[in-house]
Amino acid sequence: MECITLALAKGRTAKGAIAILKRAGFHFADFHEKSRKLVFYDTKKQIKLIFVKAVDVPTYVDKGAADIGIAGKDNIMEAQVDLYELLDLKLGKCKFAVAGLPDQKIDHTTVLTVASKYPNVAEHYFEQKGITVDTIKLNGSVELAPLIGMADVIVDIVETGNTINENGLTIIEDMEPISTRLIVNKASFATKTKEIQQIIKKLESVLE
Ligand SMILES: Nc1ncnc2c1ncn2[C@@H]1O[C@H](COP(=O)(O)OP(=O)(O)OP(=O)(O)O)[C@@H](O)[C@H]1O
Ligand SMILES: O=P(O)(O)OC[C@H]1O[C@H](OP(=O)(O)OP(=O)(O)O)[C@H](O)[C@@H]1O
Repeated sequence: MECITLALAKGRTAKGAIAILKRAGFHFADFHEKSRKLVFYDTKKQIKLIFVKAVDVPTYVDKGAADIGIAGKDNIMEAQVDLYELLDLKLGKCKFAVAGLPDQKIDHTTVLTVASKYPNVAEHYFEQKGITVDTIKLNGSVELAPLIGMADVIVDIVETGNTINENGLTIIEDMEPISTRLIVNKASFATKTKEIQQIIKKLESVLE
């Protein structure tokens, strides 16, 4: 059987994903969160795991540098790539939302300034509603933008709601639920069907 390359998102969902892989029979003995290593093999050498920045996982899979990937739906949507999304690992559960100061209105008459780590998602969302937006791409601390008058609203992830609450913002619109997904390169699925299907089957058997 051919070894399958899996791009795994670093960050808060990595530990949970490694635990699911272990339950499914893929044990990465030398993986630990503090390691600086970026390539790991499971003990049976069925999976070569490459440990990459969460936002880059869809790119590795799209380019075929990885056959499969484990990434947040947020980063998959933002990447705008043509992949198969075959499993929901139900980790990293949160949602996309539009948030702003409590008196902020969203209407069709003015151009809305939107700050986001996800400019493509934000633009697509407002375009579908027929609202013209100016998008400002930020890389973090997005909640600051409406507070200091740099943007009218933000499009960001909300989990507990603590970050928006502690900064005096409120959810204006819920957009969609986010969780960690298994994605597959289309060409890899055609050429390594058996290996990929076997991994999916084993993962499925340990997910509720
Ligand atoms: N507050 C959150 N609650 C739950 N899941 C989250 C939350 N923030 C992000 N996630 C999910 O976890 C994934 C990884 O997020 P994480 O913050 O670890 O990486 P990141 O956004 O790339 O940050 P960094 O650049 O600091 O590594 C995200 O793509 C998203 O799907
Ligand atoms: O609803 P909450 O539970 O507060 O979680 C939401 C926060 O988590 C993420 O930020 P992250 O922690 O990745 O920090 P960042 O600002 O550096 O992106 C997200 O961008 C929100 O700011």
